[in-house]
Amino acid sequence: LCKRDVNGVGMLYDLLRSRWLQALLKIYECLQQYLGKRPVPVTLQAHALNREVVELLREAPQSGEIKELRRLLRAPHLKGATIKRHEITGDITVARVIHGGLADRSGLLYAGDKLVEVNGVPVEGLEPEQVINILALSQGTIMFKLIPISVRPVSNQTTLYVRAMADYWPLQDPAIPCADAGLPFKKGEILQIVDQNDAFWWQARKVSDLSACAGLIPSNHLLKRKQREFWWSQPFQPHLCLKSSMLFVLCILEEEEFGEFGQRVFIAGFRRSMRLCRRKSQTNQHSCHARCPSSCYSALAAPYEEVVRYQRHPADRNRLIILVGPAGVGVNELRRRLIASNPREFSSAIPHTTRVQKSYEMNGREYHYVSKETFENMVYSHRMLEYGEYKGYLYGTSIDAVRTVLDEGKICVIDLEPQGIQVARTHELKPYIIFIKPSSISCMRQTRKNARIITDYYVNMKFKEEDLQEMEDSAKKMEAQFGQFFDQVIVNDNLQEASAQLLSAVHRAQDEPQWVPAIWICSNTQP
Ligand SMILES: Nc1ncnc2c1ncn2[C@@H]1O[C@H](COP(=O)(O)OP(=O)(O)OP(=O)(O)O)[C@@H](O)[C@H]1O
Repeated sequence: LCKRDVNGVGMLYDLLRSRWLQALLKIYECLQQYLGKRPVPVTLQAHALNREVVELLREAPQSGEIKELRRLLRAPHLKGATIKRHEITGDITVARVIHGGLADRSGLLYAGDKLVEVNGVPVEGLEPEQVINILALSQGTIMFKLIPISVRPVSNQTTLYVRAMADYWPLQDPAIPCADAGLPFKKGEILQIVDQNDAFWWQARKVSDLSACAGLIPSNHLLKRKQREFWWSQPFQPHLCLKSSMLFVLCILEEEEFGEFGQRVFIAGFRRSMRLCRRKSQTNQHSCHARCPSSCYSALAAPYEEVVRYQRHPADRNRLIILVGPAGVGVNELRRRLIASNPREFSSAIPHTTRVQKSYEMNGREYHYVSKETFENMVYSHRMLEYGEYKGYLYGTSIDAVRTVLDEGKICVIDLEPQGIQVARTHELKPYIIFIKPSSISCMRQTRKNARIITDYYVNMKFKEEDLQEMEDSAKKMEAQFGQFFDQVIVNDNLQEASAQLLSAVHRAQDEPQWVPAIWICSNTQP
């Protein structure tokens, strides 16, 4: 091995002699001994090992992660449990044991146990912070004298999965019992709730990291209260409905015809007036407010949404695919390409309108032409996913039109203003929502050189700098307000790549298990 001239041997020799590898092997050996032993033996050996690792990390390059690891290893606080002081008796008791944490794995500590001494120091009459200080100053082995709770609560908790409908940052929450034990999460993330014993603080893990120990999250009731307080403390905004002054119009055809293997295939649902109408509704905050009072503050209604894993049965109808994105990002371009790639598999829903049918049009091809009265009846009976007015006529996408496509065994792909998502999220349609996100402005400057906008007034207009900026701002607002509903986010940078990602996301939605609201599966009642 010592022959440095042999290729690679020198490197191997240095590697095997390195202190970090030796420490790693030592840790591995210890962990092997602990495996299967319950309670986990917290021995002097473990403390010695801890000290060695701290020493070793001192020599390592000081990255943020290393510093954090050293801080954790050096602080001998009551890991994996929180304590509280009884208001009347003044007793210091274990408030909760964190699932999967050190205290839980030791099997020695239970919620309700009374703390009498820490390292020989009586804790009677002390505040919890003072007890934590004693712990922080302790070196080596920490000895607790406890009076165990007389009746240990039998846990009959069932694990619950929820989708977070709001963001939560424990370090910014002064009310959390122990910020270090908090679990930060972002809206849309799926959480596994493992303990709901406390009315205010639940314990949860992220499904993306189930091996981690649980953290504290505010209970449903508490988070709702926090959101309400936060909302009232904000300056008035006519709700964050998205405002856009851009009017993008399809720059190619009024009716879409695509050649597939030499065939001419008509594709409905891309008409200029329909799209202008939708854009117009974006600029009109009041019409949106009137249409979606509940969805705008939906997060206030339910901070967590119970979810279950759902896999569509091949015999079931396909899930509705909804694309959302800021005006001009390429939602229609991507949708059109997807449908054109296989019109027998994918289809759009034919919109309804109150405008007069033109001589070359066919009822049920470009639009369903209906009277104003019929249209309004559809709106009142909640049969419209979204609708709006353009040049005095009503345009909209109905649930019936979507149902027709799904009944044909096809995958229905529609684009929707995000305010319409709540209406579409039903047990029947089980929509899979894909957010089309713009790439950075500098990238779009390159990729959108040949892209064209047609506004109400100008045809074939190039993207201006402010259009790109507005697209980015609008996307941020959409994510901030509706991000919790997005099943998938696709950045539309390179058109071919984004198209390929869309195709595979659409197939995943139909063929692979996904998290969906429990109410879609567990109940026969709508939604
Ligand atoms: N990744 C891309 N690279 C280059 N050009 C693109 C890309 N995506 C879309 N475009 C072009 O950008 C323009 C606007 O796209 P599109 O009409 O699909 O926008 P949209 O999001 O549907 O807007 P609206 O909802 O207002 O109709 C079109 O000319 C389209 O071909």
